[in-house]
Amino acid sequence: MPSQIKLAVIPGDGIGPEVVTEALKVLTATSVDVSTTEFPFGASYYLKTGTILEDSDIDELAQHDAILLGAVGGDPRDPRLTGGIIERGLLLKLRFALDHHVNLRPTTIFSGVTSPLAEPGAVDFVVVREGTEGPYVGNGGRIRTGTAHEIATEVSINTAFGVERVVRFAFAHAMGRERKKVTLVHKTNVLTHAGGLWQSTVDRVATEFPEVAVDYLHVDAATIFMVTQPSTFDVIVTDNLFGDILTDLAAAISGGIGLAASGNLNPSGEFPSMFEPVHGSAPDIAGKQLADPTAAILSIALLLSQFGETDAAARVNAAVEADLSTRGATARSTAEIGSAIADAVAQN
Ligand SMILES: NC(=O)C1=CN([C@@H]2O[C@H](COP(=O)(O)OP(=O)(O)OC[C@H]3O[C@@H](n4cnc5c(N)ncnc54)[C@H](O)[C@@H]3O)[C@@H](O)[C@H]2O)C=CC1
Ligand SMILES: CC(C)CC(=O)C(=O)O
Ligand SMILES: [Mg+2]
Repeated sequence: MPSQIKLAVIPGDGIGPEVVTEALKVLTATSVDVSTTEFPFGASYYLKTGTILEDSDIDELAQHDAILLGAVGGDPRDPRLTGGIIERGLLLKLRFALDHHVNLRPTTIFSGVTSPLAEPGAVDFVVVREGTEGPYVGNGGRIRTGTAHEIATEVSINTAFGVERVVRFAFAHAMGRERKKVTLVHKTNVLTHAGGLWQSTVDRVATEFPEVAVDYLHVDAATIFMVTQPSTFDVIVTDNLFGDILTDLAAAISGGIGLAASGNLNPSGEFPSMFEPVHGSAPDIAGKQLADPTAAILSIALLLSQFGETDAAARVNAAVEADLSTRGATARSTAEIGSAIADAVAQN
């Protein structure tokens, strides 16, 4: 573990800079030795400079111990930003280049949080989403464009290597949890090629982890059970696309997208991991101090745990939990929530 954590910070677009400001307040309040370097990447930087993310930028980011990212994605009506140019050219490029093959997304219903579920029970699960493959790799194309016979493909890439390493991570992660259960979520009844690889990999790796209970759900059914019986989940392992969708649902059932944190992990430590809220740049509320910074703050807790700063991480989680339990009907600004949590961290 480094004596000082060198953190690269990419506030990004929309509410990204607003929530990152609050996350950094909380990080400072922990007194953990961290140095930060801010990078301007995002839609506005691209519109100003014509640059999204150069290879030399990735090299510079890779010199850090970790990355904190707010969110990226500009004005959806701007024709210069169509085709997910920023999401693909910045966020996915970073996840792929820094080999963030585990996208860890915990889901807990904190006490005091209002969940839309009638019977939330003890909801505490984590989604281990594959982060470097699936249909997000950009393998596809469009032919016969502009004709009635246009064809568009978006190929889902699933390699034995990529699937096995994330499945192994999920089983190892389950071993550190009380219930020790892994649920593979896929669509093996229709996506038989990719699904077959995922299922056979889970079956094989499971033999090495006899203490871990194994389960399977088709992704459509998984959405039902995530709403009706969320307490049955412990560790969900799934591909990049299903994991993306399921974790927005997981956020919705556990108090809202403003509370959902994530880590894009490079478990070997060869490259820095990147921590970010699950949400996007939320252009509909950007610049109004309406964003909940809790997801970004909980991403700081994930970052701290990653660096063995378990006490500081616990203080952040406890301060968030205390803040959530006292949230009433009075609306607070992004900065007010951040300051309240930072003050509580500093006092503990
Ligand atoms: N990691 C990233 O940087 C991500 C970027 N995006 C990008 O963000 C842009 C907007 O995407 P959307 O699909 O609208 O998803 P979004 O997550 O930005 O917003 C969905 C809804 O949740 C609300 N919301 C999000 N974060 C919130 C917070 N912290 N507090 C309160 N409400 C919050 C928004 O106001 C909106 O109504 C797009 O350009 C998209 O590509 C989307 C997801 C992840
Ligand atoms: C914007 C996408 C590239 C990413 C996303 O929605 C996510 O990682 O949750
Ligand atoms: Mg998403």
